[in-house]
Amino acid sequence: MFFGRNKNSQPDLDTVKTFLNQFTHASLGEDWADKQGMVTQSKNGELKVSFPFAASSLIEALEGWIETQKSAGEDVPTLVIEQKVAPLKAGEKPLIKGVKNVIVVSSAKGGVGKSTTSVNLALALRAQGAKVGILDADIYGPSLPIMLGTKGKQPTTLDGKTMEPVEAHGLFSNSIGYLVPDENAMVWRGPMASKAFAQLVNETHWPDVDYLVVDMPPGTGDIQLSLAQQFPVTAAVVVTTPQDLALADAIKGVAMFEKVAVPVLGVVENMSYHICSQCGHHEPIFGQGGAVKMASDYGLSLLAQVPLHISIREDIDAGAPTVASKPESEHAGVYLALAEKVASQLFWHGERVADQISITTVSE
Ligand SMILES: Nc1ncnc2c1ncn2[C@@H]1O[C@H](COP(=O)(O)OP(=O)(O)OP(=O)(O)O)[C@@H](O)[C@H]1O
Repeated sequence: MFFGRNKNSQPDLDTVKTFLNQFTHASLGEDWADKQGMVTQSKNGELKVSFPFAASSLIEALEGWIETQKSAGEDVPTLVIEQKVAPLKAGEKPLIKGVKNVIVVSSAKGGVGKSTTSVNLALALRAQGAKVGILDADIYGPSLPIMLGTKGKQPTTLDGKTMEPVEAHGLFSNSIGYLVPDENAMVWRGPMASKAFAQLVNETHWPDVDYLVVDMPPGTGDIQLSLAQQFPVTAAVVVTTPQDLALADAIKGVAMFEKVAVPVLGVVENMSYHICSQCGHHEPIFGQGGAVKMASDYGLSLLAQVPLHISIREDIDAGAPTVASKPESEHAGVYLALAEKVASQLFWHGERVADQISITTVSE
């Protein structure tokens, strides 16, 4: 491609965009470079590609492609490539102070691996270059302190009003589990649970995180509905397992979010197949194809099929989740790909708001 140079020896922006549009990637739509703000040129001629979502893998792929083009003799101009996560609209609700986007992770029933998925998704978003918070909204059975290896820690306060999140593996976390002993959390009634949750959201000093991943309590009842309504959710991810019954339940989970006008990004099928820790063989012990069919029947995106693997359980039970402790493993790769999909689809399905952090108070 001929990069025309103007009188300042700078290439023409439209030509650069046309060139970049030849690069295709699952995280990008067609003619992506033409989208507002993606490729810009400053007054001094500097060309910048700015991805508005967590995009480390994408940036690596783009840089590789540019190198290939150069080796093939293209006179590619110098490009600065960066990511700057954009805050997106969450219905009509103002954003939570210090949080750009809220992703809730939910499941229609307990024990399907919702918390395991939340933690590894949060870590994978971080690995994709984002600043990430995680909130344990599972007020009846908070598991985050064990999963992050932070049991016994407590949030501190700097201003006497807000809690500083507990940092672990590069994530900023808060959980009712840090604040009350397990036995007390179990007996909370609906309004108390809602109030505790509102406090966790409002009174945590989130340090301008790009994404706040919220691990919801399992189920599709009033509590879950009221939590989903209480705060500005950008989108939801529904976790299920491959058995027919679980899939039928997952539909209920999707319907719940529809009731409160929260967009559902898609479904994660957890324990999709078994990876043998001895030989690496993949075995679909709960059957195959159910989640794919469900997703296509209901027009949902199947975001990931996470294997059942002994080290996913061992790692998280030991407070060192797989994405943090074995980032090179095959199963960590599944979470990294999930994060890539979640971040890009969130952006492409969303609507940007001005890059300012406003204050909201979650109703009790
Ligand atoms: N893909 C997986 N491979 C192996 N073990 C898993 C996997 N996903 C979850 N587990 C294990 O299954 C158990 C239940 O997972 P988890 O606590 O994440 O479920 P949950 O849906 O959040 O449960 P709850 O309803 O209690 O909130 C945990 O011991 C976890 O380590």
